[in-house]
Amino acid sequence: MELLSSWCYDGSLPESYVMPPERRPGNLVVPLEKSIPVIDLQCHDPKDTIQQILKASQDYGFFQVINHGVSEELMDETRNVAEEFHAMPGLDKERECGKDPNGSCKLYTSSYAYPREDFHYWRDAVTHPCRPLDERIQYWPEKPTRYREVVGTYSVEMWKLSCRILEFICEGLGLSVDYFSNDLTQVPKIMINYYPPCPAPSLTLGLSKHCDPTIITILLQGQINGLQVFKDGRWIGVQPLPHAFVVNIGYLLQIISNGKLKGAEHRVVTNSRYARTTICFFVYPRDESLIEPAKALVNASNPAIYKAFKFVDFVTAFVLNPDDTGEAVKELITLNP
Ligand SMILES: O=C(O)CCC(=O)C(=O)O
Ligand SMILES: [Fe+2]
Repeated sequence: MELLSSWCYDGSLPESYVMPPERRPGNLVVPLEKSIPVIDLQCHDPKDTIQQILKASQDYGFFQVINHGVSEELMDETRNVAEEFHAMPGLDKERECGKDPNGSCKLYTSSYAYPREDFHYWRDAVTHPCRPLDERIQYWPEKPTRYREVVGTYSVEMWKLSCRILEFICEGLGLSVDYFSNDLTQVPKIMINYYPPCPAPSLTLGLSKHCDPTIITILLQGQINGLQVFKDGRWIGVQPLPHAFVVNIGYLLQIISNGKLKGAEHRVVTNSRYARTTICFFVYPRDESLIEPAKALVNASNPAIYKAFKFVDFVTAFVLNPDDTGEAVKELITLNP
């Protein structure tokens, strides 16, 4: 399977990228004005910050953070290195992603399920774990030359930011602040997405409607529109704000919060003029972690609405059918009546 970036500039949209009419993005111009909440993390009243995060996580499952403490210089450098990576020749990218015999660094096009897909998505991606950094970094790309240094520093900052946001969420939900300081968050991964300019944006997608199979996701989306959130039956664009991060609640946190927080559905649309490079920090549990509604949130008047399961079984079910309507996932998490 050839990377999209190796042929996409020839100006055609192959049939295999054309979505059936009911799944096409259709109207690409979605409202940005009623967009998702922007939360200032430097605000001096932590109670207020917690309330804003909780409300956004309930209403949208999405929010943006500003004044988050990560330097703008590091954010810019990381985006530059990410763009340089995807601009390398395909063979170089394959070589740079093939350093771990166990395949922990993955390079793919469309989704990880390319051979099984009915149609393909307009993106390439590279992903790798990033903790503990000193064990993982030896398998990361060494080209572009500053990749390891910059992405390594970035992943440490993302780890700190994710812990901080999860502490706010714990306080808001009424969980102990260290609820996530364990196996639930120990396997974070970086993913660098590349969506080249697309000859026919109304016929295809960069990523289909999905809910991340994570605890939370922190996204650096840059200046180009493309990310949309599904709320109350319609799509809302996530407005690019300079040096903000987009945070979204993952499917697993929806379950742990017993449905109080929303693992929001989202998708990516393409555009015909600009390439879009985005960097995700996915907070994942260890395979053997048990995912279940937090005991502190469940009682006689608020019974658990999800079953307990191992994360690895969730991944297996998710891979079978990644749309959040996936029957295999529903069967795994739904309590028997
Ligand atoms: O690139 C984006 O804007 C979002 C990417 C995303 O949703 C994902 O990789 O799960
Ligand atoms: Fe996502």
